Amino acid sequence: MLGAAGKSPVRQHVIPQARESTQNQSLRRPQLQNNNVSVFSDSSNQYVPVPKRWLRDHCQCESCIHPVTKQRLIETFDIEDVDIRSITQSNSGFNVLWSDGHKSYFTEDWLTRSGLKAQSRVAERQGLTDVRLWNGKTFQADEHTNPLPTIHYSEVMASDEGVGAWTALIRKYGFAYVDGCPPTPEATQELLERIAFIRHTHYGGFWDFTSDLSYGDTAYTDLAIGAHTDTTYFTDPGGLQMFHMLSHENGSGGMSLLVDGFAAAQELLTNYPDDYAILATVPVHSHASGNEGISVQPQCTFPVLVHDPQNGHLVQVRWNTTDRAAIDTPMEYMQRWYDAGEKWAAILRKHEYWEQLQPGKPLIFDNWRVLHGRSSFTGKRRLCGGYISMDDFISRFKTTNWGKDSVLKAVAQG
Ligand SMILES: C[N+](C)(C)CCCC[C@H](N)C(=O)O
Ligand SMILES: O=C(O)CCC(=O)C(=O)O
Ligand SMILES: [Fe+2]
Repeated sequence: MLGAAGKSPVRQHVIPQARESTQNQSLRRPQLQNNNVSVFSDSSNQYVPVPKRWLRDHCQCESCIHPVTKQRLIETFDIEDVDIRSITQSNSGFNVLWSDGHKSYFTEDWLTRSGLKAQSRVAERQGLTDVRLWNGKTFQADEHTNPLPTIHYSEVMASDEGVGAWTALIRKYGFAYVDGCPPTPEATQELLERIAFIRHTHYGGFWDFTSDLSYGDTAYTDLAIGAHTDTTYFTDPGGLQMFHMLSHENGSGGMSLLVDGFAAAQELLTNYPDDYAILATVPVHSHASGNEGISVQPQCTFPVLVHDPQNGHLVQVRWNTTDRAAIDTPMEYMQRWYDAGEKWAAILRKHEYWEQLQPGKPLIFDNWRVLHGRSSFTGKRRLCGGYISMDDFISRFKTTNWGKDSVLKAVAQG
């Protein structure tokens, strides 16, 4: 039950790591050849002519792309005859006069990027250029060389640069603490909404919760919860998750654990590639059924380790023992999934980083990468927080970090 062809697909699996920017490929400038533009294609490593219809489809002028909405306005396939009357090259681009009289201008930079392989473009756009993996000891061994990713509340509230620094920390480490937040739900919600609007679920929008079983889920008890990701039962699991512990009275326990799922996956891939392949391919069902009138399950099945089908990058960890349903593999292969799960669980345990949440210091983490959990507790413990969808987080991360190495200003039409 591995790949479709029965072969292990493990070789194409890549853990997001610091990548070299593709910008240095701009040395290979586009060229004018036979009354057409050629770009250097890094997939075939040679100059290739661009299809004329593609060029017309990508006209950047204001009547073809709306200057405000950035949406394409032309009906490309309604243009019957696409031919070039003339092209002239200027210092930094190409002027094209089309046979129907339309004029286009393409900069060299823009054309150069269009020759990049889809996979490098996707990786650049996802901002995968600066990912730092960590383990349970990273932040304990040397607090000076590896300080906990932390930013001050006032910096985030003051400006979009502050939000840029915050979202870049979350992107790099998978989590960050905010220091100096007033220990109230109102201030916490305002802080979270600096990134984006909150993702509502059957647990509400912004949560303020304690161990009272107000919802049918272990989160609303005082039980220990092992390392897991949330909302594995959604087709699109929550992207960011914030926890702010507002108070803990008359009791103890309730320590929080975090695990870098990408680092754990890296270790699994290195030491047990066959087990990695199983967790990367066998579909695992999941569900949320503990609440009256709610029966959620994803609209297609996913494995534990989800990869970008284009570039093989690991993009998402889905691991929640409490919410797991059927493992979709024939019974004769079932033992193999459990063997792989056992190795994965042991690596997760080894990577655990423990810390007690503090009032005034909200924690936010990437729920597609970092697993979380808590020890059991006694007394009255009050947490607040919320989810933000991954796409909304990445949008904010990119727009507050334009110009930084990790973020290329490339839009979908580029
Ligand atoms: C809403 N709040 C975070 C308090 C609880 C979420 C419920 C956790 C659930 N078992 C899951 O893993 O998705
Ligand atoms: O109580 C905690 O620290 C976290 C519980 C949990 O996993 C959740 O609410 O998603
Ligand atoms: Fe959780």
